[in-house]
Amino acid sequence: MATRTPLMAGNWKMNLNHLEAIAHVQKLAFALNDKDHEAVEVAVLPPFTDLRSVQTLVEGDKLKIRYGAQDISAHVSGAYTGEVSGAMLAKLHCAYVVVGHSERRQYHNETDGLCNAKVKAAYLNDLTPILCVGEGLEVRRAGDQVAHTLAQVDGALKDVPAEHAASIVIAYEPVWAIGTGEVATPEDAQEVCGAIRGRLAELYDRELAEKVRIQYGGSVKGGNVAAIMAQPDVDGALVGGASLDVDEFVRIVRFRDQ
Ligand SMILES: O=C(CO)COP(=O)(O)O
Repeated sequence: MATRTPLMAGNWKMNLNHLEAIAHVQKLAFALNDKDHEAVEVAVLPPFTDLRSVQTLVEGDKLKIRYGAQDISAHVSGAYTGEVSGAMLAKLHCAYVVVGHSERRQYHNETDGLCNAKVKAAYLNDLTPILCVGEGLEVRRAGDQVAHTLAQVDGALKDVPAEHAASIVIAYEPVWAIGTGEVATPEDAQEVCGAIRGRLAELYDRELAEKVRIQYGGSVKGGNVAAIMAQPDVDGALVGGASLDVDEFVRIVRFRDQ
C-alpha cells in the first residue's frame, strides 16, 4: 500500500484579517517543529485578502507551512466581478484550493458541474484542489450517504485525466458534522472515505486510488482526531473552527501523541 503523508489543513472560512493572519501563521510556525513537518503536511486556507501576506511571511521566513485559497473561479479571466482566477492564485504560489465546500454548495448554489469546472481550472494552473464532498442530515438519515457522496465525486471528476486526479485531495465532510460539534464516528468516516477510494479505483485504477489523500472534516478537534486518523482510509483532516486556535490546531497536527 502506498504511504500517504497526512494533510492537516485549516480552513479559516471568513475569519482573520490579513494582520491577524500574519500573527496566526507566525504563532503556528513557532509552535511546530521539524519532526511535525516530517510527519505531517500542514496547510492553512485563509480568505483571499490574506493570501499575499501569508505568502510574504512563508517565503520570507522559509516556513514549511503550505497555503491555499478557499475558492477559485471556473473562468480564466474577464468580466466576472468578484471572482478570483486560478492564475491569480498561482501567482501567489498557492499550493491548494478548496473546491465545492458545502457552504459554497449551500449558499452559492454550486453544483457538481461547477465543481468539475473549478477542479479543471485548478489543474490548469498547477493548483491542487481539495475537493469537498459529503451528505446532509436528511441523506444520512435515509442511509444514502455513500451513494450521495460518490455521485459528487463522479460529477467533480468528470473528464479529469488520471495525471491530474492522481494528485487531488478529497475531503469527506458530512454537512451535519460541520460547525455543529457533532463529529462523525470513526466508523462513519471510514465507511465513506473507503467508498471514495473504491470509486477512484473504478474511475481510474487501484494504484492511483492508493495515492490519493482523503481527509475527514467536521468538528475535528485535538480530542477526537486520533480515533479518526486511525481509520485506514482517512489521511488527514480539513479543520474549520479548531484551526483558528493555534494550540488546538497543533494538537491536531500531533494526532499521534493524543
Ligand atoms: O467545514 C469544515 C472545514 O472545511 C469543518 O468545519 P468545523 O471543523 O468548524 O466543523
